[in-house]
Amino acid sequence: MRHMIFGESHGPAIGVVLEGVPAGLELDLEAVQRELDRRKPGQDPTATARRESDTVQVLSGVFEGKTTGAPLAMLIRNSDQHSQDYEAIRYTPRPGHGDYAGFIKSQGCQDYRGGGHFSGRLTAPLVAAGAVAKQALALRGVRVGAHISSIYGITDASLEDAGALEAVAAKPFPVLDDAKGEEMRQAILEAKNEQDSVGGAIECAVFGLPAGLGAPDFGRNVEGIFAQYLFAVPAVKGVDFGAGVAFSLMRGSEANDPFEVKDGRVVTKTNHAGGVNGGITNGMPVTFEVTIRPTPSIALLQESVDLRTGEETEIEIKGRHDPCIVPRAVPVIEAAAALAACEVLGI
Ligand SMILES: Cc1cc2nc3c(=O)[nH]c(=O)nc-3n(C[C@H](O)[C@H](O)[C@H](O)COP(=O)(O)O)c2cc1C
Ligand SMILES: C=C(O[C@@H]1CC(C(=O)O)=C[C@@H](OP(=O)(O)O)[C@H]1O)C(=O)O
Repeated sequence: MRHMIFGESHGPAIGVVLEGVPAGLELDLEAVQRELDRRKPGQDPTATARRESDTVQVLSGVFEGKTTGAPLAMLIRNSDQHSQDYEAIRYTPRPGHGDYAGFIKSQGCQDYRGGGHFSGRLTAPLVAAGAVAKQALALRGVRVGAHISSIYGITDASLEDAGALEAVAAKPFPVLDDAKGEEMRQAILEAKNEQDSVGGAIECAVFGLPAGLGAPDFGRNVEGIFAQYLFAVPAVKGVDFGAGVAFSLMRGSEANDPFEVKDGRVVTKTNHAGGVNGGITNGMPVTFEVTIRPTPSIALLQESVDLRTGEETEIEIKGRHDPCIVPRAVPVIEAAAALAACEVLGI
């Protein structure tokens, strides 16, 4: 299943075209909308105040409730753009955002309003695509779930089983431990109050992938496939599998996952490898943690350069920004993981 996301944050609409969706899938459009509702802006003081309904419309690829196998196109209209907020910074790129790199790549022709095609808004169609992927995966017994694992050093409880993630998906603030979630919310509001932002991390797991998928080689390596989808999510700056960076503090005797037989199946007692050995799935859940940077657009005065004159200058960013991207990125990471899992399975 391949996908192509189109649109700009302040254009008329954004959307996605999915190619290679298996024919005959009974598409649950309400489930697609529920995923979009988990991500949509304007729902909490810890998120951007921009209000969008993020109502999805299927334009093609579905007939009489079932996928046809033809390209499946989904559209989401934009309605609450404040483009004026971006006039003053048109030629003075925001530190940390895609403005300068985008200006150079597009030779100054990019849609600068609201970050254009670089905006986190473009993760709405990604979530829609991921929701279709999740439905295709469910038919193969594969499930994807995620939670906020940390925000600005405050950590959630660790993930023990697949069931816990279903409850998390229904929460407005997707953590396992709600008391920790409240501490995280306070840290976000404190940063916002100080005209600043914070980052954090998301832990994600894919349950039900059979052992033996993938290859050690470039292009077919399971970790590589997942990483490619995950790094395409704006603000993702790190991806690590299983114990990840904690491996650097372990000995082999702690890091290795001992084998055992459970219900006639070879499994491992621990899952430090994150379900992948040698680039191939080993039948344990594929687990990884994604690091999300603090939101680039902060209200504090920042240093920039006027690209018309080449002179150094200072900018003050107006507008409505997420003081922390992590909570709204949870369904986005699940969507990217679902699309990656489809590729691993050859869907
Ligand atoms: C769900 C989501 C919401 C985001 N909201 C904002 C925002 O309000 N303001 C902002 O400056 N960046 C926001 N971002 C991050 C920028 O889009 C991102 O940092 C920018 O495109 C540069 O990409 P990079 O961080 O991957 O280098 C958001 C990202 C996501 C995934
Ligand atoms: C609109 C969304 O998030 C936007 C992501 C974003 C950015 O720079 O990434 C900047 C802000 O855009 P604007 O200035 O137009 O309000 C956020 O509100 C969304 O996620 O749907």
